Amino acid sequence: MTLITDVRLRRVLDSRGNATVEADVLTESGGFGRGKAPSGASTGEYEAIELPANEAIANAREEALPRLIGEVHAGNQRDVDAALHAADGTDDFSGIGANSAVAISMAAAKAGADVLGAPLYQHLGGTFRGNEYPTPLGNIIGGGEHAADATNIQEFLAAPVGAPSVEEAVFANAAVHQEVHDILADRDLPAGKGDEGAWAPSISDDEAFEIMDEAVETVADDFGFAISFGLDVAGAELYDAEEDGYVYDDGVKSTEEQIEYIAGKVEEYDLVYVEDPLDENDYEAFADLTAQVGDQTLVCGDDLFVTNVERLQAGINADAGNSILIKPNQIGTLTDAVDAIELATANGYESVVSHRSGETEDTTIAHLAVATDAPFIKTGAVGGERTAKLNELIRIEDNAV
Ligand SMILES: C=C(OP(=O)(O)O)C(=O)O
Ligand SMILES: [Mg+2]
Repeated sequence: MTLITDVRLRRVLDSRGNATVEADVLTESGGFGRGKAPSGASTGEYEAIELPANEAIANAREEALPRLIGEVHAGNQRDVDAALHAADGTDDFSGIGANSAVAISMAAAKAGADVLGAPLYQHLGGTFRGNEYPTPLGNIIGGGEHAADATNIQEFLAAPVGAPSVEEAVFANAAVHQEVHDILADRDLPAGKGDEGAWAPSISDDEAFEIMDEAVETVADDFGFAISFGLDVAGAELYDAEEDGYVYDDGVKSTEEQIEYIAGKVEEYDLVYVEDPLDENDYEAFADLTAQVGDQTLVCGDDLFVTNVERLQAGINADAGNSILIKPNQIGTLTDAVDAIELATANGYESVVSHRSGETEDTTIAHLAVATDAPFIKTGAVGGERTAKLNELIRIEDNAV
């Protein structure tokens, strides 16, 4: 019934106005699924390769479609993703493009769910998946590679850890976003938005810490539950090998100083989450920071692990971090992403399923987070391509998908 009978690929727009890959998968019994690839700006050195959309589409049509159509069942996700790897023939998806691969992988999963008449999260996670929902991390203030002339730290993220429901958590993050707008206005600080909808004022990182602290406290009082905050430092973007340090507007920090700086901020602001505090090649520094603050906060590897089981295993062996960011397009297929989550869970690492800075209205990551019982999902706070996922989470919680 789920035998794939057609795969159609096309170029569509992403949230930055760039071309991305959309895939439709059709099955023998009329099942249909559609997936769209997101795209990063602060990409990790070890990510799977995104090709220009036209090239990715042409290569996938030539190499992947003959291995899928009439050959593979959309309901067997591991078979779909193995066919994509075989069609690609490289270890980084540079043959057909990770963008074609992930779009097809997600479209096939949705086609499989469609045939079953089940929501995607249930197809991926099974009926015994548990009853937990992820806490959304909402990007509120940001800079780095996502906005010019703003903070050095890429993302200041609201974390409504005390929210009684996904719905309350989503609205709390939106309220923090609004509160920060009001604080910026009071301080006469004009601010546009960065790629993910976070405010991108021209302020120092220290001022952003203060504003976040004030905003989450105000909204926590209004909503009546705890709201903390966290960071995506995107350390690999700050690290300069020639300087042998982390380059901030107010000077360069050595690796030791960077560890001390982040550990100090974890203490000062009770940060619950710190992503990529250090360079993507520095397992040792990650391990040092984790030894210092890993019992009080999540130290998460994004560019460090790139959703890759080999890099995660190296991190586990080195005690580097205690959490992994999961971005399906960083590795190319849902199977690879789920393998990374399973390895993480088996070793006590928390998984944080994540969007990219360039996004679409695709909602697969909301279903993936619920299917795998991920404790957190990072998918912005406002903006159509972000609210697509947040609103889908609300619907999932409400049994309305
Ligand atoms: C979402 C992120 O940004 P990008 O998609 O640009 O890598 C991130 O770094 O976590
Ligand atoms: Mg990151």
